[in-house]
Amino acid sequence: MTELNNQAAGSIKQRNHFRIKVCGLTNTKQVSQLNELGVEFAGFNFYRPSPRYVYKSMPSAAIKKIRGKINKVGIFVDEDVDEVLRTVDDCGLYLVQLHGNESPRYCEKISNYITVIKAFRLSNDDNVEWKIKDYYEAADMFLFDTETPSFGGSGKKFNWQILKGLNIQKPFFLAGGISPDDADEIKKFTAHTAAKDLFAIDINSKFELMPGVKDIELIKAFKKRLEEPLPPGLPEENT
Ligand SMILES: O=C(O)c1ccccc1NCC(=O)[C@H](O)[C@H](O)COP(=O)(O)O
Repeated sequence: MTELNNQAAGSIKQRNHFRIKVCGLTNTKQVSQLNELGVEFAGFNFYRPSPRYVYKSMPSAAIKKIRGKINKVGIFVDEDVDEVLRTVDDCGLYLVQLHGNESPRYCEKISNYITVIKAFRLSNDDNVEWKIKDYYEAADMFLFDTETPSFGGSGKKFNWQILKGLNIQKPFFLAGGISPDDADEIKKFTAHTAAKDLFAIDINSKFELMPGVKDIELIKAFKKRLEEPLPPGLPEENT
């Protein structure tokens, strides 16, 4: 795995800090605002049908020029391998997130060059262990999102219950319809077995003014809320 900016070792639970990935950015100013806020990951979407398709408003040179501690993640859906690697070079990406139905072999090809986050889109009755079992060698990190026809960015949650008791043994991003109101649920999630591998929280459409345009103040407030202890009366959960 390539070296990431700003990443101390350890799970969220050990460090009592929630890394955040903001996905679907489409302008430079917002990326630098998030960098200033201490957000660790900026997601750029290279899937043409997405309403957050980054090349509509930012050319590769603008993405490449972005500086700061924020890690640039490219989101791809069943894209040609050479095209992914060309985009990585053109835009100076640090990680790629494979959000389609990419095979382990496909992920391996990309992970020879760059850190790979393999996204799994989950339905409420999915057997997660079965879905991920062939990807341990092929991907550096996992991301758990909600199954929808649009592949991602749906604003829909999956049932976190299917994850809570699992020993994932791979750093993962938690995604899918996470909203400003979810801060306490996320903190409660950290009491469960799976949380030892929870690496970062992925936020997107629930923090938007319109597709691709984020509400920075809302993100700021959410980040602050995540750092605060659970209010009294909200029991810590356990698996
Ligand atoms: O955001 C999109 O438009 C998108 C489209 C196709 C594939 C992936 C996409 N986004 C990937 C992400 O990492 C999103 O943050 C994730 O799907 C969660 O989005 P949301 O449910 O809106 O919080």
